[in-house]
Amino acid sequence: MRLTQLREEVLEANLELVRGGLVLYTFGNASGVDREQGLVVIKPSGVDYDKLKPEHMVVTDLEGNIIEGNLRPSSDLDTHTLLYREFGEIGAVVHTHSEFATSFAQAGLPITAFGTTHADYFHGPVPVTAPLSDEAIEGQYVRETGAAIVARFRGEEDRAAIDPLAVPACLVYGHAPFVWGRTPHEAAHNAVVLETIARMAYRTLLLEANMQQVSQTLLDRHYFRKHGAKATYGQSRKEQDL
Ligand SMILES: O=C(CO)[C@@H](O)[C@H](O)COP(=O)(O)O
Repeated sequence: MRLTQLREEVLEANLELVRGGLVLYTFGNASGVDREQGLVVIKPSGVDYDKLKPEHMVVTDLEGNIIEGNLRPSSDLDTHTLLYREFGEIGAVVHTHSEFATSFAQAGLPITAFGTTHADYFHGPVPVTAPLSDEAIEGQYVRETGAAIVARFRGEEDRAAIDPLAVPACLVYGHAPFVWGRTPHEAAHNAVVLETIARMAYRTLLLEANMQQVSQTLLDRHYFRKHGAKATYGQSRKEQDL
């Protein structure tokens, strides 16, 4: 696939997340991969969606080395590239903090297939990863997030393996969903559907909420990576000028 087309498709998938009401401000990101060239196209980090253009997309190799682009790639790049390396048949990855899917991720609950809307898209429950260890959070956190997803699908820790093509989504414990597809359009579409089936599942269940705050380590890791250790309240170091 030509890179120009992939840039446009990735931009369009990011905008679909906005249209679907899945992202707030600059939360979330979408990427696509050109398997022939071994190149990933991903949204830049912290840029308002209404300013995004195809030329703003960042191109990296499958290890996350920047090949083209002047802006920083999404802070979730290493999760995307790990999923491309490990799940050889997927063509696009989407990450959102959509409210209902994220509520399940925060509660540490998989989304049970309660009905046919779910079954139309996901051949079984949408799984949730194991919590990341403090060591993983303090280390290569973004890559470890991808590793936790892969471990869940490989059936490690005595859990059944899952085919990533049959269930194209995973909830990352205490964080949010990652969703994939063959194309950027399909991945964004799956993310919109995931949020719909999460909302339906929430309403089907009397959800037992996990009332505990995320670990201090995880709280710190997220807050400080966005704001910097000495940032003033309300200032984000992630905003980028175009
Ligand atoms: O997971 C998170 C934040 O917790 C991310 O979704 C970011 O909010 C998106 O960042 P960029 O893609 O703009 O770097």
